[in-house]
Amino acid sequence: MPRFAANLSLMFNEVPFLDRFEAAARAGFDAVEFLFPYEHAPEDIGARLRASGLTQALFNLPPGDFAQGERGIAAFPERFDELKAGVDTALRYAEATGVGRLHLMAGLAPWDDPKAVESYRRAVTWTAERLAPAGLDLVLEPINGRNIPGYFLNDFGRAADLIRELALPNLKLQFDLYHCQILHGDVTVRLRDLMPIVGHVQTASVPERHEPGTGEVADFFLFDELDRLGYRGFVGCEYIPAADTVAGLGWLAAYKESAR
Ligand SMILES: O=C(O)C(=O)CO
Repeated sequence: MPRFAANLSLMFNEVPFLDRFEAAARAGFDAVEFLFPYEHAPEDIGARLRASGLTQALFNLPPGDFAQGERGIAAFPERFDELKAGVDTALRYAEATGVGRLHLMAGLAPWDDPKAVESYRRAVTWTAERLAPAGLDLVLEPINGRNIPGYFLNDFGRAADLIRELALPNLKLQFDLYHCQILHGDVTVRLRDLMPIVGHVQTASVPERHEPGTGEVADFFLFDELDRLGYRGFVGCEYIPAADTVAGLGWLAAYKESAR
């Protein structure tokens, strides 16, 4: 059975961020992920993880001004120095949390703008090489244009081509089953094809982005498929609970029961 990580940016919003670690552990998770830790000190995050006995599965590198609508800066050549400083910041949080992988958001830019393409390649290469000595993977995630209109990396094939072409040992794909279904469909075959380069997986129901098992996709089949494909990483639960987080965890109990 895959190892599920609660996404603390979307789940357990009933309590303040730092209290979500304990809430996730109490609900039966042994791993967590979140979008960004940067509003809190690294040592505070590390302390909450240790106190709750949780593993940090993933978080994102600094994305620019998220509150103002930015969704990454890797595609902007003029932001390269800021990106490099952000990587150093993230490394401090990586050390405090023991996380094994970081996600680099691309930004809002046309995918066929040669300047954005060049900037993105340079940022990805530089970041992966900077993370490697710390034993960290860098993951890239294609995101659908309904959730983030105008997002640069909005195609699984393009992401896979870039990862295969750069051939950096710690550069991998973040395969969000939800984004894949919305962008392309044919999720199982794509998983089979891309599994050699997958570094992290995320899940949510389609189309509402709620609890797995409540939408158009057979999510439990995909979880079983991850096992069949030998995936040993985490599956981040990046979904918006339909109501109360804990009350909505029936899907996890049901899946655990079916996987016995
Ligand atoms: O928006 C998403 O799906 C993300 O995972 C951003 O990191």
